[in-house]
Amino acid sequence: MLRLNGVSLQATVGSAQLLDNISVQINNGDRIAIIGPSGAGKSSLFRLINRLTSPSEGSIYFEQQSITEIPVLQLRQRIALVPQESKLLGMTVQDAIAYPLVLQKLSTSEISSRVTTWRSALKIPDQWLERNELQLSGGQKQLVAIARALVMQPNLLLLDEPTSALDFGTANHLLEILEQISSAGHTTIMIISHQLELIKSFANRILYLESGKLTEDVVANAVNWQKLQEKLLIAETQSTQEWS
Ligand SMILES: Nc1ncnc2c1ncn2[C@@H]1O[C@H](COP(=O)(O)OP(=O)(O)OP(=O)(O)O)[C@@H](O)[C@H]1O
Repeated sequence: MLRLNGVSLQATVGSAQLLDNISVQINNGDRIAIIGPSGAGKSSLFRLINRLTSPSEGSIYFEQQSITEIPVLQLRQRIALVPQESKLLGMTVQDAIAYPLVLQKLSTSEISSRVTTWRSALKIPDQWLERNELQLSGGQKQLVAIARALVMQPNLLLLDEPTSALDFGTANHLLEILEQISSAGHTTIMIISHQLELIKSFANRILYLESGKLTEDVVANAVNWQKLQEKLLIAETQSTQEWS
């Protein structure tokens, strides 16, 4: 469904290579966890796939078509990105969740039905609906941003640390819902996460990024999670030292 051929990304400021010659194929129904230390290039990879930025080298194909040939709004309906820090653009929760469907000019009844379905799946309570983002916690905002992506029923869902601000119970519930969507065959899911304990029962495949390079692409069953956790800890300590 998604293919990256030798994709590199040059920094817009300075000369750093943020992503270096990445080639990978994502298959329909994959549940991919993208792991790697801070600054490895994980979010940059998502921005490339969603066309928020363009590769300095290489090409990206989505369902056999170069993503540059797909009108950008259409692409972002089929590939929905939930970034780490989502904004509700001054809207109430109710309006924010409905907004992508309003842009698609769907009927009022279809919009209302999809909003209700996903709101209830994610257990977003009625009391939040008239609030704006200043009246929500970080985790609540994260959940609303995920609902806003799910109502689009995208083919590919890119979630950048979706559980980082959620409590354990809510994070587990979210992963259950994502697993159901994935099992129903509707949506391929890629999740960036530092929380290996949470992600290990969800993912079927692990991509490990380090210094802009894809250094591992393994099926989840074959992963030694303890070793992976240790490797991540060492890499994170190193990257913190480089910054200090
Ligand atoms: N446009 C840009 N110009 C220059 N440097 C950039 C640009 N965008 C990101 N960077 C740098 O690129 C590197 C990769 O950033 P990115 O956000 O992709 O990392 P990440 O793996 O998602 O990190 P984290 O886990 O902390 O979110 C970082 O060092 C970041 O500071």
